[in-house]
This record gives sequence, C-alpha cells and structure tokens, in this order.
Amino acid sequence: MTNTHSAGASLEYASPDEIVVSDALKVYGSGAGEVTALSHVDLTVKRGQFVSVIGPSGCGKSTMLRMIAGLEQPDSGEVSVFGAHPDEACAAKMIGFVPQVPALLPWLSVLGNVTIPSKVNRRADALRRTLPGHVARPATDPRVLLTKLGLGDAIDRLPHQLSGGMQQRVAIARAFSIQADVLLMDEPFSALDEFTREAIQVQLLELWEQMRTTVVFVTHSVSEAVVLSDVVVVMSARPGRIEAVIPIDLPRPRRQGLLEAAAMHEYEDLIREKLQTAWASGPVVR
Ligand SMILES: Nc1ncnc2c1ncn2[C@@H]1O[C@H](COP(=O)(O)OP(=O)(O)OP(=O)(O)O)[C@@H](O)[C@H]1O
Repeated sequence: MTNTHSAGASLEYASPDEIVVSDALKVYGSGAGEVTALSHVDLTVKRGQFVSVIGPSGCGKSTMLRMIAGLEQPDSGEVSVFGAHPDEACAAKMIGFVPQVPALLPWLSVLGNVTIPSKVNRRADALRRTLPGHVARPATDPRVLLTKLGLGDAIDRLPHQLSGGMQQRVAIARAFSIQADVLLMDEPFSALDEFTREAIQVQLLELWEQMRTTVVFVTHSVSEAVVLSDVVVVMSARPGRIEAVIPIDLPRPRRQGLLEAAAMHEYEDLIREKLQTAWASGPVVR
C-alpha cells in the first residue's frame, strides 16, 4: 500500500465514529541507521472508548500516538480520525494532546493556561463544524474542570508555584476544555510519585466518566492500564505491532473496592502474559 496521507485525500478505511490505523508502517532514518518503528499496525478505537497502549520501551507507542495526532506521517498505510485525515483533525482541534511533561506557559496563570487554546485559532472551530466526524459537546466551564481536578484554589497561581502533579492536572484540564473529539495522552503520569499518580488517576477517571471523551493513553503501568481502560492494546517489541487487544469488562464507575477485586488482578495477569511474548527482545515494563 502506498502512502495516501495527503490532507483531503479520500481515506479508504475512514469511519466517522472510529479512529482507524490501518497497516501502518513507520521507518526512521536510512541505511545503517534505519529504524523500523512500526510495521503492519492495525488499530481501531471506537468513539467514547478509553484505550490504553502498553508495550516494551521503544516499541513505537509514541510514534503511533504522534501519527494519530498528525505529527508524524506513516510511510505506508492509513490513519483516520473520525473520518478525517489527522492533519485536518488537528487543524480543527478535534485532537487534544497531553504530553509526559505538561508544557504550560510560565507567564500565564492556571486559568490562563486552560483557557488559552479556546482563545487562539478560532478558525479551527469553524473548520471543526464542517467535519462530519466531529460531535459538538456543550462547553464546560474551565473553573469547573479545575475544581474537579482539585485545583479550585489554585486558578490564579503561576505554573512555577505548582507541584508536578498539579501542573499535570492543569494540562489535563486544558485538554478537556477544548472539547476535543479525542485526547491523546503520552505517559502523562510517568514523572509523578506513586501516591500522586494514583490520586490523579482517580480524578481523571471521575472526569472521564462524566465526559466520555475518546482517549488513547500510553502507559508503562499494567495496573494503570487496567484501572482506566475499556480496552488495553499490547504492542510487541520493535518493530512495533499489535500483540493483543484486551477488552476490560469491569463495571464503571471504577472505585477503590473494585480495583482490589480478583477480576482486576486476572486482567493484570493476562496483560503481563501477553507482554512476556512482546518482551522477547525488550526491557522490563513496570
Ligand atoms: N524522530 C526519530 N528519529 C529516529 N528514530 C526515532 C525517532 N522517533 C522515534 N524513533 C525510534 O523509533 C522507535 C520507537 O520510538 P517511540 O518513541 O515511538 O517508542 P515508545 O514505545 O514510545 O518508547 P518509550 O516507551 O521508551 O517511550 C525507537 O527505536 C526510537 O528510537
């Protein structure tokens, strides 16, 4: 299959209710330095799902996320985001991105950081309304989002006055505030201590259970993947491929009692088993 990824080109596998990665190949560099990051990757994410991606370090998780975000082009294969080309979806602000490091603007307050995306590039809103795969949602007051994430008392503070966990909460509020059709989260909690990480997981879960925004979440933590997700995607070591797609059939809302349940541990064991195969040539995952 040749590269069909020019904006506006018709996408063979496009669906207005799904994110589709179809037979994607991504090669970096050339000659002796050539690295095949992804090969024959097929993935479907249905609207409203929380999907986690886990796999050995270097297996191409971030590359796949960046392809969905339109930040990388596959060398062959297709990616579509609710029927749109990723470039188009990105330009229309259908995609929100939460990176590992929150990247807040240091001169803006917490509230300013959360509201800035909706103030700039208003043309994106007009473009978004023209895309058939965009589903309009009622706007959520940024103050309400920040309060739900435990930052109600910090809205006037500057980023340097916040802990790492608080900064990441601001980045999450910012991503939810743009009413994106999908949030892509690339190991957003990996720099946090375990206690902070678990606290933010609970807040993210509560927020997501209310908003049901489609999420693709990259993590190295098996328990985090199970706690949060409707589906866990296990990738194999480089070149990255999809090793297993595991639906997590645990009731929501997911609260502490449930998370200690045997069923949760059975899913963790199943994912670890799949990772054993995937790790054949990869390092240990937490
Ligand atoms: N811009 C680039 N140029 C060259 N090689 C790259 C580039 N980006 C990624 N790679 C390589 O592609 C492979 C996949 O990288 P990627 O960051 O997607 O993996 P990952 O699964 O997210 O890794 P980790 O879990 O360690 O964050 C790696 O071998 C990486 O070194």
